[in-house]
Amino acid sequence: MINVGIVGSTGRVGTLLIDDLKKDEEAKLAAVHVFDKLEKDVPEDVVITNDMKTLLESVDVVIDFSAPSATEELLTQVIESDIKKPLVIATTGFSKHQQNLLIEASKLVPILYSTNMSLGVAVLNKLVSLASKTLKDFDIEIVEQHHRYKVDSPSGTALTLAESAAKARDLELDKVRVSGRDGEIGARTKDEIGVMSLRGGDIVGRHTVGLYNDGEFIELHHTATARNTFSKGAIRVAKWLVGKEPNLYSINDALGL
Ligand SMILES: NC(=O)C1=CN([C@@H]2O[C@H](COP(=O)(O)OP(=O)(O)OC[C@H]3O[C@@H](n4cnc5c(N)ncnc54)[C@H](OP(=O)(O)O)[C@@H]3O)[C@@H](O)[C@H]2O)C=CC1
Ligand SMILES: O=C(O)C1=N[C@H](C(=O)O)C[C@H](O)C1
Repeated sequence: MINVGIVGSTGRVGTLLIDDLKKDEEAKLAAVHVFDKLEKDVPEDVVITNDMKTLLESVDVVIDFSAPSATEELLTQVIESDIKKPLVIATTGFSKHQQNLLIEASKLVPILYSTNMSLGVAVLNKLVSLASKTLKDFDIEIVEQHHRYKVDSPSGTALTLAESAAKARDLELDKVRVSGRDGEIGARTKDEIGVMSLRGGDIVGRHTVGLYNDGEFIELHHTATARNTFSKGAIRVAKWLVGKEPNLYSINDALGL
């Protein structure tokens, strides 16, 4: 049995992770990090703590769906203490500093970082690379739609998809990304990659990558219809990660894509 710890255990995905782990035959909930208070029932032997070090000590692997500041605390603990455990990081919206911490920590422990834990988006990323490379004259525009409570924009997934598109065309995303258009901004430039966000209602997550040319266009859509797609995906990759060497792994590594 793999003992799993959760960071973000009171959140929308964290609570689903608790439910999914109750039913899993190979992994079980061993510890939860709580920022404030855990309302949900967990088995009696589960460690409930607000201390990242205690969390790490109690588990074989940590799954993190929280907030950038919480992930930063987790990564700092891994870097500074002698407790080295594998981490599955799913939180989005990191600063450059937080991205660097992730890289530093992955030299010490195995880390799988993915902005989207669904199999469908992993395949979508592959399709986007292929289409961006092959259809080199097509304009690329990405639209992401999420529920009204999402705090970061654009979504981590949209940024990952945009990275795949930019990389396939040997472009630097930071130089070509446009995430808003308003007023007399002039005609679209050839290389720009639009990444736009819509927020509303209870949309779990929808990403559309469009490639547009004169006379034809392609739109690739992925829609997550249930949030436990992400919690189940994270448990699947956590099982894969245990026992791996320190490195920064992608979801493609775990899924063999
Ligand atoms: N990679 C993927 O597949 C997916 C990634 N995500 C990402 O996961 C993250 C969480 O999403 P979601 O569950 O919807 O968000 P929620 O806002 O519902 O949950 C956030 C969780 O993080 C906790 N938290 C916030 N700040 C801190 C802190 N400083 N220290 C400790 N804990 C903290 C919250 O605790 P409290 O309740 O006490 O505030 C809560 O448990 C987001 O970044 C989201 O983009 C989401 C879905 C899929
Ligand atoms: O906050 C969410 O809900 C989601 N966040 C992730 C992201 O930012 O890409 C993944 C998913 O789309 C849901």
